[in-house]
Amino acid sequence: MLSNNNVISSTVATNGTTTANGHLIIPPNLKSTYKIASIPGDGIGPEVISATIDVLKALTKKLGTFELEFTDFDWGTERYLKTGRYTPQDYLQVLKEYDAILFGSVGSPSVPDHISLWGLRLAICQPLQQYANVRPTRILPGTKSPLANCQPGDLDWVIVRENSEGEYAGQGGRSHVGCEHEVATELSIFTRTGVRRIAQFAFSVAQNRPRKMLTYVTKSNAQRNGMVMWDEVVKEVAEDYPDVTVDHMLVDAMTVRMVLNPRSLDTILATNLHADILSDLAAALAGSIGIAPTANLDPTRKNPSMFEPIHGSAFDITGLGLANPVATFWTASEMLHWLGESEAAMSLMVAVENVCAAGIVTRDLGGQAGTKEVTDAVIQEILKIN
Ligand SMILES: NC(=O)C1=CN([C@@H]2O[C@H](COP(=O)(O)OP(=O)(O)OC[C@H]3O[C@@H](n4cnc5c(N)ncnc54)[C@H](O)[C@@H]3O)[C@@H](O)[C@H]2O)C=CC1
Ligand SMILES: CC(=O)C(=O)O
Ligand SMILES: [K+]
Ligand SMILES: [Mn+2]
Repeated sequence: MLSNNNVISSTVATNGTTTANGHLIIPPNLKSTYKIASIPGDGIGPEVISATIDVLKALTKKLGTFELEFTDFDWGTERYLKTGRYTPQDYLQVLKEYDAILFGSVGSPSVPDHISLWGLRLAICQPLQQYANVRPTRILPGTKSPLANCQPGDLDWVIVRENSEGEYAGQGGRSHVGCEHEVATELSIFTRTGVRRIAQFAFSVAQNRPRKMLTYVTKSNAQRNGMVMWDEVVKEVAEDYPDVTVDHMLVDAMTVRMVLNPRSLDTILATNLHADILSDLAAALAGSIGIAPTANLDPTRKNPSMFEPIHGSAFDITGLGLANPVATFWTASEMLHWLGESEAAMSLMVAVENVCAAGIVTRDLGGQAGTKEVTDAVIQEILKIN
């Protein structure tokens, strides 16, 4: 089964021309070799990244049309515990030399989560202006949604998450720490520029999907400043995309609609926090968090973009060989699309879908296979490509 509704391919046409309106998407220059920075990170990150590199090596060898050159970076909690930093000082300069970044996850029981997340993932996404976080979700063949009567095709969404500001702007502080009257602030920052650029990006994604529908999500009843500006800016941007049908949901009611009426949704735009939460829900509704990919894109292509599964380090299954590698395989397919290698991207997804359809799936999807069985099966499918 060929998945032609891939998000990245629908953002940038396969011939490399831009389909976005209002912001610069430089057409990808096809290369014979792409330099990929691999950052496996913590927990199950190294397990799913090494599986994905094996699959990508098999794919490029089989196709023979381009090469991927991986450089492995040991940036993670072990490094932090030894050196006090997740990355070297010059890490941004280092990353700028690469065509893309393949990331696993960051987070460990031995370090507070806010230190690890800000030490690595957010330390990359924010300075590299990867402001568009794209999270496709659909039910893969051979797998089941926990929703009754929800078949593949009934749930086929792309969540576009604002990835540079909002609730994760990192502004705030704590005073009188530990005292009874301790006070802590967590300030959300919404800028017109930030909202406009992510709205334009989301409308482009919606416009290039068959149903041309965009639902934007805020909480502009209770939050009467930033969220009201969001609504206004999205409505302004909508005027440039008259062929896209737009509707608005408050985030609480959106959770109800996702569960009760998944067919009514297609492309979804939301803030950093709201989309973070909604996308884990979306993944679970599509079968498992173990299948869902993410692209952290700098749509201007001034900086490399970063690709990762949406899940985290999954301490409860680390080291057991149980991690579902499908999220990272799908992530790799999104990365290939972004590099302009759409045929290879689609071949990879076909291989993954065939393996799912054959029932070779991990426990989170109700199967018996481990990471290795799924990986080997995908490589076998790749070897069948003619
Ligand atoms: N982008 C990133 O690097 C992210 C990092 N984190 C970090 O990861 C750590 C754990 O966070 P949690 O909230 O527990 O979320 P999590 O996504 O790591 O795990 C949630 C649940 O989903 C399961 N799960 C996740 N991925 C799976 C896979 N591929 N196959 C099978 N089951 C899978 C886990 O076993 C666990 O039961 C924390 O340190 C957190 O800060 C969390 C989310 C994203
Ligand atoms: C940090 C996190 O949960 C995410 O980026 O999805
Ligand atoms: K991740
Ligand atoms: Mn998340």
